[in-house]
Amino acid sequence: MGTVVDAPAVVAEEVTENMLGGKKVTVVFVLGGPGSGKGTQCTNIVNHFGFDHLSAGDLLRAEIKSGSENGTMIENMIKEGKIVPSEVTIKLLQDAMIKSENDKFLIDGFPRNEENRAAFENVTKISPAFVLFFDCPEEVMESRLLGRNQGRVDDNIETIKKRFKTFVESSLPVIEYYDAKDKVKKIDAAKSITEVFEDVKVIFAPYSPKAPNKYICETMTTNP
Ligand SMILES: Nc1ncnc2c1ncn2[C@@H]1O[C@H](COP(=O)(O)OP(=O)(O)O)[C@@H](O)[C@H]1O
Ligand SMILES: Nc1ccn([C@@H]2O[C@H](COP(=O)(O)OP(=O)(O)O)[C@@H](O)[C@H]2O)c(=O)n1
Ligand SMILES: [Mg+2]
Repeated sequence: MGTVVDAPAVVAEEVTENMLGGKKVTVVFVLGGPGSGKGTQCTNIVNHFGFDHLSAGDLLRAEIKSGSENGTMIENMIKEGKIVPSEVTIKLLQDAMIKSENDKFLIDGFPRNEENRAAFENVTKISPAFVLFFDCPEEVMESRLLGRNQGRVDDNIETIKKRFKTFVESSLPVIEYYDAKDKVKKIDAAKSITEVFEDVKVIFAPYSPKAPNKYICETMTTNP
């Protein structure tokens, strides 16, 4: 008769440490349709919880501006609401994480399709602590995008419709993939910016708030 071995208390995936360039990192994927408020709330999270914010879209737009050899291809994909090949986006994200002195990252707008997800996992071996999902009706997102006024080539109604189609067809399955692993924290993103952040704060409560400003600490000790 074979020896009965107790099942391990913790599954392998949970004990995997996310190492990158010699440091242990925490990654949160921030997902949601175009205009759901990902960037807006990431700014709030950075200010309150000391994460670094890496927006895949911002990194791709910076790559276009830098005159990179991939610039024209990236610009055409963005204008069409299509998803840029993973190798390009992953390299930008990886470089940014290695360059950063931080070890906690909000990765905004990535992974946007199955290819993004699988390639990131294979290349970096990093799995997210959780996925923050901003759930928002299309009509709300559409009116926000049309009012965004950042001069983006993709904030026009024709491209917006294509982006919504890409989101439903390619990005929602990624959210479903993580949901099946119980990793998705869903937020009602149709509420006001302040109300949405109240819900976000509850989710990030386990992460220590940013250390107080050094100047304020010194002032407090020298001027009681
Ligand atoms: N909860 C909200 N209510 C109203 N407007 C919002 C809200 N969140 C973001 N916005 C606005 O909607 C637009 C899109 O927000 P943004 O954070 O850029 O979304 P995303 O990164 O998901 O595309 C911006 O003009 C932003 O100021
Ligand atoms: N992982 C990603 C993220 C963005 N992108 C491209 O960049 C565009 C803008 O992304 P974004 O995240 O800045 O857009 P929003 O959802 O913030 O409005 C997308 O529509 C894609 O064309 C991509 O190809 N791959
Ligand atoms: Mg954004």
